[in-house]
Amino acid sequence: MSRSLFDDAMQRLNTAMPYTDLDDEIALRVGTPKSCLEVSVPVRRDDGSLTFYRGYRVRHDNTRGPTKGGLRYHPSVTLDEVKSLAFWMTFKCAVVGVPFGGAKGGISVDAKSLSPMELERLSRGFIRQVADFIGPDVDIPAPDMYTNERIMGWMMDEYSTIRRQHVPAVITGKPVSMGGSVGRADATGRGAYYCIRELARKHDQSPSSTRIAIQGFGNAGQHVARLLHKDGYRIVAVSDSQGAVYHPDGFDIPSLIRIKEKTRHVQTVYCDKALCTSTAADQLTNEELLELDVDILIPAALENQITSRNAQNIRARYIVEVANGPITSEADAILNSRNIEVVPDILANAGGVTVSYFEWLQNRSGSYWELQEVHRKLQAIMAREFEYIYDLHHDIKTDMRTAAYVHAIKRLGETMNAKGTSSYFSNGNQR
Ligand SMILES: NC(=O)C1=CN([C@@H]2O[C@H](COP(=O)(O)OP(=O)(O)OC[C@H]3O[C@@H](n4cnc5c(N)ncnc54)[C@H](O)[C@@H]3O)[C@@H](O)[C@H]2O)C=CC1
Ligand SMILES: O=C(O)CCC(=O)C(=O)O
Repeated sequence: MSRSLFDDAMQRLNTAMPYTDLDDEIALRVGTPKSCLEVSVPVRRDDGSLTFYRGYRVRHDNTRGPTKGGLRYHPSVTLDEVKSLAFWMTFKCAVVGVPFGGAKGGISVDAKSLSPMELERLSRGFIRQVADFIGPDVDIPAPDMYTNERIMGWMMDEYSTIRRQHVPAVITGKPVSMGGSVGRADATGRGAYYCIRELARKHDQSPSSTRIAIQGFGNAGQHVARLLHKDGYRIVAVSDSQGAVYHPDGFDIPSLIRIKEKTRHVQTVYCDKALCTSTAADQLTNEELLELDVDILIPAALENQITSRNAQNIRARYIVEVANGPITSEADAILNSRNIEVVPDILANAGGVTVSYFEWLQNRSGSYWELQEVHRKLQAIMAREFEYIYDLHHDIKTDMRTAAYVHAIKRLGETMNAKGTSSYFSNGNQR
């Protein structure tokens, strides 16, 4: 029987534990989510019929603060997936040192099949079902795959209606006009971009000689592509759920983003010579994109894209995980043995939750920041944590993912020790 996504996520923590002096009980503590809510959301369709959608919210761990994490709308959303995403949030928040625990939510739905009115009814209906489970000091949702600032705005508005008061800090990633933070929209891609700049510096990799392939051209994928392209990196392949396009000279990313917005598919670029520096692009499958001969591969879509089936065929020198969980633990072992360096999701995509924290702070204080301040603070956090994890992985002679988990679990353990709630004391097995 194949291992669940959650078990696979736990494997990463179990690998990291021996590199700490923490009691093994800590791994047991975070081996089970604090609480899981499963709801059924009735939605009146535009044609008058009624459809029920299954939704979830999982609060994984609140040791370091209120739980935090996005909401995903996708047909493949399951409790196991949401539990895993919530687990990763706990470690991600600890990696960047923001005072939150981890949570995640989702609805099993093909968002593209709903009209805007149906989407609004679903989003408001979901909040009515989970209102007692969330709150600005308890659990704070945000956007993830196939959700966006408009949906976050509806949700904050619904929650405020239920509570009979204005509660902007209950949701982050809202429109700026509703208390959202400037700079949240591109924060995930920007955080990854700062990591890539650090990585390139470590390896003396110049932008113009660096070829990059990006799987997934949504919020996160588009922004990281835009920022890298602006610096002169060559984005030679991108994809969405319909397939990939490849051009050895690299794409003009602003034009590609316009095409994607207009036609909804990157493969429309196939015959459009104006978008490439010379000839038209090649069409590829998503699987082929992953195996391209590039310097940096950026998975920015779904989990489990690089597995024991294709890890042997990956030709990139570096992988920067903008998606959550795109590499399985079995594939990790293969990539490590082939010296392919992976910047792990809990570091690489932490820019989103970091700016969500900034948004929450602004909502709580009622004082709003300039864009430059958001960028400066995000850059400082991403560069600091990248540097720490990079040095740690050399010091303890392991991969960057394990080093990131060691860093995060130490921060969690420190808080547990400070609370004195149980036996989070050193057992002396420092390595
Ligand atoms: N939005 C955020 O702030 C954050 C997002 N992430 C992660 O980044 C990843 C992408 O999220 P977003 O960009 O926000 O979602 P999005 O909904 O804006 O975009 C998703 C993109 O992935 C593509 N896609 C879907 N299925 C695919 C497949 N099978 N193969 C290739 N492409 C496929 C879609 O066509 C779309 O271009 C997810 O793993 C998410 O959890 C992580 C941290 C924060
Ligand atoms: O912005 C947030 O609070 C969470 C973003 C998220 O869901 C993630 O980092 O995977």
